[in-house]
Formats: sequence, structure tokens, C-alpha cells
Amino acid sequence: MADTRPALPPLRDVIARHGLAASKALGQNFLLDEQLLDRIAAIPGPLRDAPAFEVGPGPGGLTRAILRAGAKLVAVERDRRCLPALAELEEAFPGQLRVISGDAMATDAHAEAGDGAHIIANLPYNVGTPLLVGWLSAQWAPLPWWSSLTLMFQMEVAERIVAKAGSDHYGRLAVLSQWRSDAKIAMKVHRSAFTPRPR
Ligand SMILES: C[S@@+](CC[C@H](N)C(=O)[O-])C[C@H]1O[C@@H](n2cnc3c(N)ncnc32)[C@H](O)[C@@H]1O
Repeated sequence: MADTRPALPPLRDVIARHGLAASKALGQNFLLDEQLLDRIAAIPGPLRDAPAFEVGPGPGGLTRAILRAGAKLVAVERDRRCLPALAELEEAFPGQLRVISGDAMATDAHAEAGDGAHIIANLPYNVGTPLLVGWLSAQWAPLPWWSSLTLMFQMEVAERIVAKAGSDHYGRLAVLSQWRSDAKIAMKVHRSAFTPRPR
């Protein structure tokens, strides 16, 4: 069957054209390998016409993969420099993407993305844990309003989320995550996949 998905420029070109030099303060480590991004977007299962919510689309790598999977996506990005690149994706996937310019910490994901949304994000390291705690707690809406959480963290945070009782990493985050969800490490991504490469 012919591939009817829009042809998009390589992410490296998007970053260069829009001057998106990574900001450490905003926790920016971009993923550029489209095959890897498609594998991440496949983790929640079929997304065709499903509501989805992404934090920190940045230049739009994971965003493209979620859109290619057919989701109806709301994405919130704090870095205004990324907005023109994301506007190009809004055009390439008509009616599928709505970008919110703002802080995910102050965004009501339930109100924006709706019941049953799949939350998918390569999270900025500085707000990843508080965002997870918010989605797992009854902070925004009766639980669980979301269908799934597919979230990329640094390995040490992922280990704290899935830690078993009695292990060194076991604590509040493990208790909350495992109470509210069936928490698993779905995939490990080597630091060499990120631009810039994190320490
Ligand atoms: C680790 S990068 C991921 C970028 C892109 N999704 C990817 O996978 O290549 C984190 C993104 O979150 C954005 N960000 C940081 N803090 C944020 C916040 N409080 N609210 C929304 N976006 C934020 C950054 O600007 C950056 O684009």
C-alpha cells in the first residue's frame, strides 16, 4: 500500500532552520532517530483517533511519531522558539495537533486533552517527577482519567518508579506509581540517542 503520510524534513534540518540550540535550563535533550521515535509512540498501543497529550514537544520528533500513529494530540511547550517548527506540524497533520504555549506544570492535562487521553512524553528532567505525581494523584480529575502514561525519565527515576518493596530504590514514588498503575520499564534508550548527549 502507498505511504500517504506527509513527507517531513529531517529533524536536524528543523533544528538548524529554527535555531533550536538545546537549552540546559529547559532540560532539552532531543531524540532525532525517527525509527526509535515510532517505537516509543507504539508503546501505548493503537492510537488512531485516540486523544493524546504530550509535554515538551520541542522540535517535534516524538510529536511526529504520535501524529503518524493517528492520535489527536495536544502538546504543551514552554520554549517559544519551538512554536514555528510545531506550527509546521500542525499544517502537515491538519486537525490532529493543537499546541499550547506554556508551562506543563500549570496545565490541566485532563481539561486540555480529555477523558481517556494517552500521555506520552520525553520529559524535561527538572519537572518530570512532579508531573508524574500530578497525573497519578487526584490533582486534576477523578482517576484514572488517562488511558496510559508512556514517559521517558532518566534511568535512576525509572528505577525508583518500578522498585520493589525492600529494595534500595523503594519509596514514595514506587508506592504511588504501583498503586495507581501497572508500572513497567518498556524500553531503555542509550544516552547516545540524544542530542546533546546527557551526562
Ligand atoms: C527532553 S526534551 C524533549 C523534546 C522532544 N519531545 C524530544 O523527544 O526530542 C524536553 C522538552 O520539554 C520542554 N519543557 C521544559 N520544561 C517544560 C515545562 N515546564 N512545560 C512544558 N515544556 C517544557 C523543553 O523545552 C523541551 O522541548
